[in-house]
Amino acid sequence: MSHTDMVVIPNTPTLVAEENVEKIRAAAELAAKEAARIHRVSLREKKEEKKDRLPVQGEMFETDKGEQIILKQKLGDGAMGHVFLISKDGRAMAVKTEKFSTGMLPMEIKVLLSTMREKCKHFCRIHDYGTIRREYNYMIISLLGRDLYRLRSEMPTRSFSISTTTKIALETLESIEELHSVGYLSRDVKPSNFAPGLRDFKEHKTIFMFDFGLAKKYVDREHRKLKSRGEVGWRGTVRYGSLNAHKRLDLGRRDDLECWFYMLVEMHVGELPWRFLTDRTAVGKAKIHAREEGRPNFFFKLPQQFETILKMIDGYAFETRPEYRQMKKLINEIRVENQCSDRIKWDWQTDESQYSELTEAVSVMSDMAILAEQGATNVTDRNQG
Ligand SMILES: Nc1ncnc2c1ncn2[C@@H]1O[C@H](COP(=O)(O)OP(=O)(O)OP(=O)(O)O)[C@@H](O)[C@H]1O
Repeated sequence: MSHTDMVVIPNTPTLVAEENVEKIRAAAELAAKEAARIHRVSLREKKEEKKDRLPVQGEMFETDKGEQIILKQKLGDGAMGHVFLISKDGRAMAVKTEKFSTGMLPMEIKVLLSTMREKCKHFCRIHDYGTIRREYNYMIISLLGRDLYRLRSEMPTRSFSISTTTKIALETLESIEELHSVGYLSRDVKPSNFAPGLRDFKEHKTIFMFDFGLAKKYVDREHRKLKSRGEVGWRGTVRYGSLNAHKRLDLGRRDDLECWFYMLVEMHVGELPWRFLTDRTAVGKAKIHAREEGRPNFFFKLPQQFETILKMIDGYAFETRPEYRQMKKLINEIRVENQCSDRIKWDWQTDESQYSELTEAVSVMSDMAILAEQGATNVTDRNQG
């Protein structure tokens, strides 16, 4: 067939082939675009990962409201972030920071917003919170004094008098009751998570609870108690953890009180029998021993009401509402028996007239020393909540 004879029919094999080439080219272009997009996303993610960081002392950041905050002195180093001293609206405050990816602060913020809504007495006011350029999260809270672990460690005897111990017992029990009343468990009750307020703000007679990184709601939206989830993994700090925590069981209100109890024994006696143990299983065994053969020794320096309190706590089931009021009564009984004055004077308090605790807010005891002594907060499986 001559050239002139050729009939051009649409969709001849030649044309179909050309169409295919077009399709293939378009698909290749699309694939290349997609690969470039994925590459850009992963580059951005890598960049963001790099940006994920903790702020440092001296740094300044701007809040969403356009307020400039300078991170002055570092007040503490937690397992998850740093706490700095700042000045806001002419008042000294604390700002807790964590890396953007850590994600523990949102829970702390929720807890503090709840306690503030219910006008709870033993919790910091939350003044602001936010995220800086996906690098770190922050929350601005009221400034407290040195925590109870530091204060006890700085006592010559490394212990508190019966008057200070029982007053702390009443204040901290009230704070735990308040936390439970807004529907949360702490799951990390320990001396380094409590601190007195500052005299400069007329809050020095109140003990505040802080650090809600491990907090968990124990009621649902309708305020119905959640059922135990059985074995869920270790939560808390080894030294103060409850027997149930050692069994890796789901924790309830009773467990916060068991931690509180160990904390009080340590404060008054100056030490716990398992102070030198770090192995979690060995510490668990020592806690059982203190209730059995070791009982006389464990309670030797303590008023008999302590035995009653531990018996009450040990008798509670997961859902039991602890008898806060009955425990307060027992502690007040100790105060009467020991003629403790109603006028609070903490063991750490020096001459009131010339003492400003603001300048004392930073401890001489390093955070590393505290972590080494009592063990850091330990979560084995954060995903399980
Ligand atoms: N409001 C505050 N005022 C003064 N100091 C504070 C305040 N909040 C925290 N700190 C200090 O910062 C330290 C670390 O704070 P926090 O315990 O909240 O952090 P964390 O990372 O959760 O620590 P942890 O290792 O105990 O889990 C505290 O031990 C305390 O010394």
